[in-house]
Amino acid sequence: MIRFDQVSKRYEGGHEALSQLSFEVADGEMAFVTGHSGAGKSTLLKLIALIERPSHGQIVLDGQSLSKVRRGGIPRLRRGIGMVFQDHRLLMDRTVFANVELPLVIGAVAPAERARRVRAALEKVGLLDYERQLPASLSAGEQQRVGIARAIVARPKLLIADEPTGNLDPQLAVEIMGLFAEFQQLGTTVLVASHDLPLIKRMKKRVVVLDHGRLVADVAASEVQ
Ligand SMILES: Nc1ncnc2c1ncn2[C@@H]1O[C@H](COP(=O)(O)OP(=O)(O)OP(=O)(O)O)[C@@H](O)[C@H]1O
Repeated sequence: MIRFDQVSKRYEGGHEALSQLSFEVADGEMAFVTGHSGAGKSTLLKLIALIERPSHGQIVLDGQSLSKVRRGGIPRLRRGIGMVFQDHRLLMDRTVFANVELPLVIGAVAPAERARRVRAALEKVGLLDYERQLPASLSAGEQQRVGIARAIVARPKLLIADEPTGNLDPQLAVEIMGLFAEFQQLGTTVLVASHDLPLIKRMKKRVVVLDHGRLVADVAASEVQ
């Protein structure tokens, strides 16, 4: 699903955020990317979503070389990727329903189908009864779950998450990571950037470790202890 081939990224005026990074994530796999602050985790995810472009190397996503995707093709590419952020980025003046519906509106899905899919997504994250509420009336964990429902509502093949549990207490963090594992079981490929090592170890999934932009370890799920 994802292949990085000797990928480097140097921000303008900055040092190298990623250096000659090569790895693959298989279809339907779930993996964590971890490492110290500034190791390059967010940069790696941004390259996948074409929020940033690599300075060198190749990224292939679901058989498509990202270097061939022009600016006009980016929205289409992003529709195939569900993205979850640390600060959920919900629209605070819209209901939970409207927030989750947004990717389907952008994707021009018919209204009746939208409603069906929004409710299915809210049900998966356990928030079916909250659809008429505004995000501000929900707890931090619930808000993050709305963000996850929004990410999966268009049934992306790939789900990427950048520190999705960064603002949550440990119990809620475990629940959120459990949700990601459930989506993997439903066939979605999942890549999560996190610096929460105890939580990562608990999940028993593959772990890719970055250090100053370099891949320094790649631990298979079966080897995580
Ligand atoms: N837009 C940018 N312009 C310049 N430098 C950047 C930019 N974004 C990130 N960097 C630098 O690239 C390096 C990698 O940053 P990145 O955000 O990918 O790391 P991270 O592992 O996600 O860190 P954190 O856990 O703190 O979010 C850092 O040195 C950072 O300062």
